[in-house]
Amino acid sequence: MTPQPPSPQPPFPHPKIGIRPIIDGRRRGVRESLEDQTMAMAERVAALYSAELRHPDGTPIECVIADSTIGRVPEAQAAAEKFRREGVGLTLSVTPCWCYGTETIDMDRTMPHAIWGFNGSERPGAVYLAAALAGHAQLGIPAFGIYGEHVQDADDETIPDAVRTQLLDYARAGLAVATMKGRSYLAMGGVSMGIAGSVVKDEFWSKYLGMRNEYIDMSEFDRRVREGIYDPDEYEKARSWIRENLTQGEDFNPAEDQMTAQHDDWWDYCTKMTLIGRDLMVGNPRLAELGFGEEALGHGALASGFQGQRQWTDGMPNGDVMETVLNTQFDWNGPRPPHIMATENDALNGASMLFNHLLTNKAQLFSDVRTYWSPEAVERVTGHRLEGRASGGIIDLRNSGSTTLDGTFAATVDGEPGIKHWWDLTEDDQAAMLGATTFHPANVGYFRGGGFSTHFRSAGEVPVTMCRVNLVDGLGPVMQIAEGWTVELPDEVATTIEARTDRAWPTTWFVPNLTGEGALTSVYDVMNAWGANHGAISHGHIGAQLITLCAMLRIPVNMHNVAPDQVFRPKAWLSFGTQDAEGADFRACATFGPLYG
Ligand SMILES: C[C@H](O)[C@@H](O)[C@@H](O)C(=O)CO
Ligand SMILES: [Mn+2]
Repeated sequence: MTPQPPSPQPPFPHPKIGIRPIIDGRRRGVRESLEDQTMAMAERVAALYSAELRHPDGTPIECVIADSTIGRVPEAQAAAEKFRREGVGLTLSVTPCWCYGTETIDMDRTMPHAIWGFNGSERPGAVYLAAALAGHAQLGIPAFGIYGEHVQDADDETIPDAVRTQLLDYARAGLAVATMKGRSYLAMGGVSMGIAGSVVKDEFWSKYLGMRNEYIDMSEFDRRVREGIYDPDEYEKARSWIRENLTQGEDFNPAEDQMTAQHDDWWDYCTKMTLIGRDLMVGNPRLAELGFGEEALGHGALASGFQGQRQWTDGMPNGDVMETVLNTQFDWNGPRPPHIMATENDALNGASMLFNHLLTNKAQLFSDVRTYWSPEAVERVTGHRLEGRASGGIIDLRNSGSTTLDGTFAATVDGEPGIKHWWDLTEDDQAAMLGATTFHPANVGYFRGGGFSTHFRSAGEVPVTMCRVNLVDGLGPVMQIAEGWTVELPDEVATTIEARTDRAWPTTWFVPNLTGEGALTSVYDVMNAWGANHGAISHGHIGAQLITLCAMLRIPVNMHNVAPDQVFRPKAWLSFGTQDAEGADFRACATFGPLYG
């Protein structure tokens, strides 16, 4: 077959942050006296963003500062045109002084906006902040307001800590919004076992996230295996790495059901599925050189889901090795960004994983919110009385076979178990994660076609955040969030509990932080209130950042355990009620509607 021209890889330029220095337009003294201070504010924030923030692939964030300070409408228009040319996906306006609100605010309805009004008294920046945000509210373009608590002198060039936090949290969430725009969710297969989240609702992805939905039939995997539509050289490298590094554990199936003779073929097939799954998501120029120009393009997917069950897994090796390796931050080529892939094509859990990933640039766990274990039940079944952080009960997070190896928390972050950014992973981190994991022949009762499932026990005492986007008819998407901690159980207790479900699957014992109110009154209440069978689990307590992102996307939050003073939403939300933040969130999201709706 004659080699085809290399397929053009879709251009996915990273979104940039536009910075708008706003100034009092009065010349003959006022404006001139403020030019340096105003532009210096913009430059300081640009330096902060470039130093602190990265895209998921590790490249630093790029800021675009308007060519001039913005004092009148034409200067605002010129800035908007420059930002359009430069690929700006969110903007931040900064000012130390009074300016003319509706003449200078950013009017773009399709991207996030924030304004930092310097708390100074010589040329009051805060009063512009209030005026401009009033304009945003009246126009239905909600914007975030950032205002330091203590008055600063005009020549004070520091960024107060609380202002710094809000500047960074706004930017992280805004970059997530901008990164999702135009990319796709790739459904590999259809609805898995009637799981509602597997019913891909394109209006959610399109109107709320600005993303498109792509679909392939699972038979595409088998076609590509049969026709050799993968890189044979990389396959050999991947096969060797997988054989050497992925430890096969005990076959828990009854002896008469064990298919030992097929294990070798399963490893080879699962390795090919992993290469193919990645190529389907993000493409692979090597395929064009091999004569597969169309397949080389991929589907521009920022996230995907693999149906697996049933049909495919009834006759073919399951997708657990593929899902595990792709969601992990390293493979045979070394450390790399994770490829977000949802089990059972649960697209809503995939979206939840994607939100977490874009806010943290880290791998995410996909878990079933499998079982609530009361202290009484654990004692009855195992004889062990839960204690310490687990004394109120635990939630067994256990996907039906796969999850990122980063979920072992075997990498140490500042000496503590956790998930590192992929660009910080060491050989030792990778070895520790691999060493903590065993791959077991899949439960043939569930997975008649075989394959392997991933087992490890997550390290305890790790701060984590579980979230989930749910869809409700007439309401739309709604987000629930539970920050908490992982715990460890004595080995025999853990084994007894695991054996009640499946010892081949990954174990993460989760204890949510309780507030004593509503769905966060008890651990049982969290389980009882969870909106679906899956959750997306991130390292760290990122609930506040998720709340900010959801407000940008107009997705209300029906449950969270973030301290009220950490909640950062657009100023206009306060106009929907200052005594009832949860209700105000719902009312604001309903009023403004989806960002791309
Ligand atoms: C093996 C079983 O079908 C599991 O996959 C099932 O319990 C689920 O994970 C449902 O989300
Ligand atoms: Mn599941």
